[in-house]
Amino acid sequence: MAKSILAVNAGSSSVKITFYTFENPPRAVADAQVSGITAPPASLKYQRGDVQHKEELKEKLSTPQDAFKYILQRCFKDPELSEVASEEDLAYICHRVVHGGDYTTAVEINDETLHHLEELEDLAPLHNFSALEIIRLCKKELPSVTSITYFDSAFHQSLPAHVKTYPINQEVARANGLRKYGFHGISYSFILGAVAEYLGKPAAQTNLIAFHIGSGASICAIQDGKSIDTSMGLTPLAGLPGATRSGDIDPSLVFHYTNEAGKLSPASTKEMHISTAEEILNKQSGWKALTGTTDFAQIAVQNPPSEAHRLAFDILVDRMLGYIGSYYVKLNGKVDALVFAGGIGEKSALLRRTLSEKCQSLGIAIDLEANDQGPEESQTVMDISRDPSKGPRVLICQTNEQFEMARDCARARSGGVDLK
Ligand SMILES: Nc1ncnc2c1ncn2[C@@H]1O[C@H](COP(=O)(O)OP(=O)(O)O)[C@@H](O)[C@H]1O
Ligand SMILES: CC(=O)OP(=O)(O)O
Ligand SMILES: [Mg+2]
Repeated sequence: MAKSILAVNAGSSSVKITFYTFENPPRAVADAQVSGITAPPASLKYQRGDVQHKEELKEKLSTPQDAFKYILQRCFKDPELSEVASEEDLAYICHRVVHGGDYTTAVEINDETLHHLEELEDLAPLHNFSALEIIRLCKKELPSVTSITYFDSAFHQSLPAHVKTYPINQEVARANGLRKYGFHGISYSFILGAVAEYLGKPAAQTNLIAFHIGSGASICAIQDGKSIDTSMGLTPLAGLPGATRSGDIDPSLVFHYTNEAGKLSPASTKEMHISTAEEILNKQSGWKALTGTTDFAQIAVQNPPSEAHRLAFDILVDRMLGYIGSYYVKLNGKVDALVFAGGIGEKSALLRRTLSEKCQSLGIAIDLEANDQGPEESQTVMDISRDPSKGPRVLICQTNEQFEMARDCARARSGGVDLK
């Protein structure tokens, strides 16, 4: 039987896995997602062909590693999914790893690359730990399958020096790798390809302001197909607020918040060390701190249940507007489209409408009915602009990080061609 590619996307609140045929381009065979890991009970969405199934999970899945183990077993045991029943059916596993340090391309996991990634874990313990746990698990439980890691940061290697450099002592910066890396790059790469195709333009001539707004939220300015600025920084904490992240704050704030800021957080484990400051700003802030929920669907409503919900919404809108203004100017007003992606960007009509109304001065206007309707399940790009001749288009792109990885894997691996 032909072998498959398994693509794994461990996000901060969800784990999404998709099995693909190993052909170029790959075709999705089955897709399983556990979401709401940070807002139990977690829920499962499972799709095989035309069959879709959703359920609330009774199992306690509080980490991405547990969620991965659970969904992999469910897929292997599904008698209807005969294509993937065990390790023997897999050719490659593609893993999304958020922080890739100086890696500019995908890498195959071996002892040396795994060791290097483990060293990077110190720079991004909150974001790389789970992905590396999943990689270690695959190495142990599925030893014959080659694992390949794809990095969120790789897309942003084009950031100019004046954007990626922090104005601090440069010797210290170089010695510790302290610079802007930027994240959500696998998603931005998918968005760029899909939108360029939709617009009928070469990606290398496409200019976008793209939003990936999910539990973690970021914005990217893309000029001639390259990232020229993005809102996340050394870690995914910088920039926009998220489900449990503060986003940008005055860096001094944390020392006024607690005098334990530099101490090891009680959430640290033997394998993962994080400071109290990192724990507070990454895990105890954002919507959760303001409203008590990490579910933006409860916040982005016309009549919010409390003033705190309204404030959380207004804060996100305000911070996004700041970046839109800045990136519009950086792109010299030459913007093909504003693109909404990520769980919130794709699903919240209210967020899209509010931002579009506030960007009228840029010639932006949307079709309210199309915006409310949103894209069909199978529609990758949906145009919700009212009159594209007056300003940038407004698009919704259902991003697909698993497909982006599997496509690259299939392209690079079919016909004996090595990884690019
Ligand atoms: N209808 C909706 N309106 C607004 N937000 C939504 C809606 N449905 C889901 N979301 C939000 O999408 C977010 C998850 O986005 P996603 O990109 O899948 O997250 P992750 O960061 O885990 O990859 C959650 O905060 C969820 O509340
Ligand atoms: C980089 C990042 O924040 O990822 P996610 O949104 O999947 O948590
Ligand atoms: Mg995500």
